[in-house]
Amino acid sequence: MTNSDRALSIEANELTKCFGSFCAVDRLSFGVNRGEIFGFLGANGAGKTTAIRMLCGLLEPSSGRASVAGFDVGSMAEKVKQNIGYMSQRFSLCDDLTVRENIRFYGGIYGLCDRDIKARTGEMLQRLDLASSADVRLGSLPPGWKQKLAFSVAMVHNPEIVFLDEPTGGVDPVTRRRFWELIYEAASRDVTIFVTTHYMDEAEYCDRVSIMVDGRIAALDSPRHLKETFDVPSMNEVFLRLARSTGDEKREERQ
Ligand SMILES: Nc1ncnc2c1ncn2[C@@H]1O[C@H](COP(=O)(O)OP(=O)(O)OP(=O)(O)O)[C@@H](O)[C@H]1O
Repeated sequence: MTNSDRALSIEANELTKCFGSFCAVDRLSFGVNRGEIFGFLGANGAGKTTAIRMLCGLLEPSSGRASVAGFDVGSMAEKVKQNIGYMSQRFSLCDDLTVRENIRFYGGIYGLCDRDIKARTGEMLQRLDLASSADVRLGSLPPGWKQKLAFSVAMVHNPEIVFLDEPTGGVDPVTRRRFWELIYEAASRDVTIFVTTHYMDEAEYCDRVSIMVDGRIAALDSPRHLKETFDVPSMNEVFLRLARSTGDEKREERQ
């Protein structure tokens, strides 16, 4: 089997990160299929960022292992970084550069040669309908356009998988819905999408969703099955059930 024939983009096996005696991520085991839209949810402090940092090759696991795009995150972290895209609300594009300059800049960071950058720039401007704004300073464009571009730039090097860390924070629902059309379009080209969000309507759009509670995966399934299992009408209620049950357990432990 060649690397490109793999069915799974992410395989985590007992992946763990402890800071001193505190385990922020506690033996995570799960797989993400090629071309799947996988939602990674959890309350603040549940351990999502720590897990993502390990999966992106930025933080060494304390124990366990994970492979991303076919590369081990512990021993082949550089290969992992070359084969993933990453977009977050915090780490975004440069407002002072034009649209074209942003694509060129990030193409360079992702290691593309000039010829590939030029080809990808043309494709991207056309696909995003941004050709007439190519030489406009990014700062003067509406937030929805910037977000579209940030997502495409995260995939400028054609990665197998893209990590989206709360990509739609601070934008209105219509813009968010449009952004999800881009996500579906990328997934239809077999790009794997790993997305964290605090918006429960977005959790409904994912193929499968995992919910982290206190460093562990408390539930993982399609939104439909999760709602059936918990016998509730929305992902918001699934989320509240899990968060509430651990809160209750903690209160019982303290008593
Ligand atoms: N470098 C560190 N040293 C010690 N504790 C840490 C470190 N990084 C994270 N933690 C702790 O690990 C836990 C999980 O943090 P993490 O940032 O992964 O959560 P999160 O689910 O991403 O939360 P948020 O949604 O708020 O970003 C938290 O209790 C946090 O304080």
